[in-house]
Amino acid sequence: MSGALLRIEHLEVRYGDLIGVSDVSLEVPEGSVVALLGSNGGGKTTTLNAIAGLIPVHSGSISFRDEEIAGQKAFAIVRKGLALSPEGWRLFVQQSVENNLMLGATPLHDKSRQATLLERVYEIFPRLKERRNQRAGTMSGGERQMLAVGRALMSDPKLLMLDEPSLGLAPAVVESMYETFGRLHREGLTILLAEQSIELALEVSDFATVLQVGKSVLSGTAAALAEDPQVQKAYLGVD
Ligand SMILES: Nc1ncnc2c1ncn2[C@@H]1O[C@H](COP(=O)(O)OP(=O)(O)OP(=O)(O)O)[C@@H](O)[C@H]1O
Repeated sequence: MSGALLRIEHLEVRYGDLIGVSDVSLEVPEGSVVALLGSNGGGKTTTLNAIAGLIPVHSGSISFRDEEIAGQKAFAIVRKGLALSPEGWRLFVQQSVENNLMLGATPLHDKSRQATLLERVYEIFPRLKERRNQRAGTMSGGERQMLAVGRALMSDPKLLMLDEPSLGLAPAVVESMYETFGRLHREGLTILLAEQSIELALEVSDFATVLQVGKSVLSGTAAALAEDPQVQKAYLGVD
């Protein structure tokens, strides 16, 4: 197939005897923004963590740039160009902002690029530059979200996965965060975005996949899904 940077087929992930996701398929075309939608517990985080190699894949296929990556280590997956900004940020709260960013660059083959990447992250998020020596644990929610995204960008990804980047943030902060995602996309980054805020996600995405209890149940263009009566009724509060 063509054009898909990332393709997931019939992904199943288990937590011991419990099913995390049972049958997720989706595609992320190169250069697109794809939204992964669904309510709490639908399987968005499980799917992103499995793609990133943070939890094992029970069955199914995850291919990135036409290479099977299911079962590979997280470090190796980042090296291939796939980075995750996780839900809850997972920062090293006792470490400085800059140390957290530099940790994101650990998988880079070419260490001489670290300084350029750091300057780019500081240009995208000037607030992080101002607070470069501050401990991450003293930052606000919005700043921690910037830091999580900045850390992911330090590995110079081709595809950036964002897990619930609006969660717990004030509307103005969310708006500015999404403006930044728009800029990153215009500059060539492909984005897979897990969001509970479906209206927001559909606004910025080209395509979307809806998960329900661990299964992908609907996929299509964001415009078509926004008009889909099932989506409108279940998620957008339209009768
Ligand atoms: N560590 C875990 N151990 C056992 N079950 C888990 C674990 N993490 C997630 N699950 C289960 O896997 C399913 C999918 O959860 P997941 O967190 O991926 O959904 P989600 O769509 O990301 O929801 P949320 O928005 O709450 O993060 C749920 O049934 C959840 O209870």
